[in-house]
Amino acid sequence: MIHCENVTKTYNSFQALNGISFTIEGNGCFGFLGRNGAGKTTAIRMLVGLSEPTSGIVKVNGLDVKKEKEKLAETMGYLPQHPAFYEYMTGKEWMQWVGRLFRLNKKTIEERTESLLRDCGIWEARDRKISGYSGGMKQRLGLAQALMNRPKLLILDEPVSALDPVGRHEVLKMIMKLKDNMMIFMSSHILEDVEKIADHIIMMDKGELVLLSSMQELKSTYTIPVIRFSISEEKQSLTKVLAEQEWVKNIHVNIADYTLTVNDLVIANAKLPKLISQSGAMLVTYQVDIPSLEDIFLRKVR
Ligand SMILES: Nc1ncnc2c1ncn2[C@@H]1O[C@H](COP(=O)(O)OP(=O)(O)OP(=O)(O)O)[C@@H](O)[C@H]1O
Repeated sequence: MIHCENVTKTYNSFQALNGISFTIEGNGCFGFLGRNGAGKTTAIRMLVGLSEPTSGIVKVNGLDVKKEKEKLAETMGYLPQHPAFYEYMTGKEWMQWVGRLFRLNKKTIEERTESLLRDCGIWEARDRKISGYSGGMKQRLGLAQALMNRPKLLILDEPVSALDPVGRHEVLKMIMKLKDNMMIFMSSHILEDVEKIADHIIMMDKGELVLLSSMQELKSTYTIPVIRFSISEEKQSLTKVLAEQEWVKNIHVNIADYTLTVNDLVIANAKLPKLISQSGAMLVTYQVDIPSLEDIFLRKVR
């Protein structure tokens, strides 16, 4: 669906993308992450045909974004970071206008307008001018518009950052439903949300691709659980016993404070308290840390 080969983008003398290569396919949600200025919007603008690579190849759904720009829109939906509308139109008029741009027939336009505006929570406000919509409503209208042509690929640039918690929850729920039938390529700074809905992660830093991984792989590679506990007094016998356990990957002891990296949290939680009590030590604190997507992100871009 998306194929980038050695893609660079230079603005005057500044290199915003520095030779990016990746290929992704299949349905599901791809979380596109990176710090401010990492190059996400630059890459997204290229994928949707709004900008051209300085060098390299970008193909979307088999179409070269440089040579086959017009055809791109047929299979793709795009919600920009700051969607713009003809604000004198009502939400319904806007959707109908978008439908006509896609040359859909009148009946299809009517049906899709109603179902999309309902799904996006705009139906009640369909006859109000867009100029009177809140930021969140405009974002949801932008999402409805991006779905008008039933795309195979939906590109969302920061779709939830302008929304309040309720709006965010609703849009995320929609994305969850949609991702079974299309590829969703979504940039976001809200890593907690991405962690909930993404099946794959693509991470950029300083114009370069630093990670492309399925969420599952990412979790098994990076989210190694750590148990921190402290006991009332130092017990060398406990340290020795723990070092012999096959579920303990790594052990760090600072007098009576222990940090264990474990390869099976369930077994560790079942066995560790017993071993501590058998050693005669008294447990003072016990805490399990599982690195979040945010921890992994910070580790990767620092
Ligand atoms: N038209 C432009 N002219 C000059 N420099 C640009 C232009 N567009 C982007 N840049 C620069 O390219 C770099 C990448 O910008 P881009 O907007 O792609 O980052 P981003 O990852 O989307 O950031 P953010 O998360 O803040 O939206 C930044 O340093 C930016 O200043």
